[in-house]
Amino acid sequence: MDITHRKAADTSEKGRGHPATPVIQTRDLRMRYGTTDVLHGVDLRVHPGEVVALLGPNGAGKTTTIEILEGFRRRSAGEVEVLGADPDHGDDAWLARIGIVLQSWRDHGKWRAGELLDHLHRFYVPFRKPYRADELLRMVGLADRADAVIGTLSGGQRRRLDVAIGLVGRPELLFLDEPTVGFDPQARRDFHDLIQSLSHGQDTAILLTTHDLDEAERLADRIVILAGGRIVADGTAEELAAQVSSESEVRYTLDGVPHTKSVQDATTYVRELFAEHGDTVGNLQVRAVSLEDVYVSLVQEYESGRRTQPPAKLMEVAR
Ligand SMILES: Nc1ncnc2c1ncn2[C@@H]1O[C@H](COP(=O)(O)OP(=O)(O)OP(=O)(O)O)[C@@H](O)[C@H]1O
Repeated sequence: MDITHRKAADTSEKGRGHPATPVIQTRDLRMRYGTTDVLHGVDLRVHPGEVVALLGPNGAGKTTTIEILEGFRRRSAGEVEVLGADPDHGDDAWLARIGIVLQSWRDHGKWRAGELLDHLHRFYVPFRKPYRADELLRMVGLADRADAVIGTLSGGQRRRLDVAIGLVGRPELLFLDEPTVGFDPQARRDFHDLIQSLSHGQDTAILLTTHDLDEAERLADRIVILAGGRIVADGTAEELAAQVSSESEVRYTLDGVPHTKSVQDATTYVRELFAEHGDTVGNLQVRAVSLEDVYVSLVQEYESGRRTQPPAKLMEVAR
């Protein structure tokens, strides 16, 4: 995974300096279960059309954060605004503007896939122009499964149906909690295309959690890393990489003998390498620091106590 292969630069207007009102805004969000604090003051902003990936180790507080934003869970303290309202007091009209794809499957096992989507369609009609069941099933690659009893769908097909359920009301804001768990590679690719069309074509803001760093890198305009209930990094993948290392790794052979070199400027190094050694250079590979390298490094910094919050520059943006 090479962070030089990123989303197109047209996403740069989203997020930073975005003039529009954020669709999600939290300030000093805190959560305590019993006597255990799991969120320690989370400041998060998401803007219209922005895709933000919330990453972090197991138990970091990602699902808790998302559930608070969805209005499923009451926070212990702090300010939260989602689509202009406090999620604790969101009404049906507010809820209809939000799409939710939960981590756990909600059991409608005896329903048929198309029937369930038709049923949900009716909830949205007073508020929005929802997708029809057939449109949704086509979007998630289940066009031929409309009459299938949900209990008979495979795990990956159920997950696709979960995604369809989240999209029924053409949401302005979509929450995706580990959306592609169980997807086969083609389904994953189709899903990524779908998310990109929602974000670019319809200005849907998306907050997703995932443990798939390749997915985060491919889809997200901005990456937020949560560790131990705190945001420890917030920025584009390039910005996060720059905090960890500005070096690339160049691998090659000279007369068949392997060499590896870490360099600041790979282009200049490679140019000079060929000028000096010409055709004897073989098997050239240039690898920038990967998001996985960045993630592991930032989380390790946090766990060793060297990092407790994102750099000041990024904190300013969140205010
Ligand atoms: N209902 C609950 N009651 C008590 N503790 C909870 C509850 N839900 C979550 N927790 C605890 O809160 C912490 C954060 O959990 P959360 O599910 O938000 O993490 P996560 O980042 O989504 O993890 P994962 O990557 O494993 O899904 C964990 O320590 C978890 O055990």
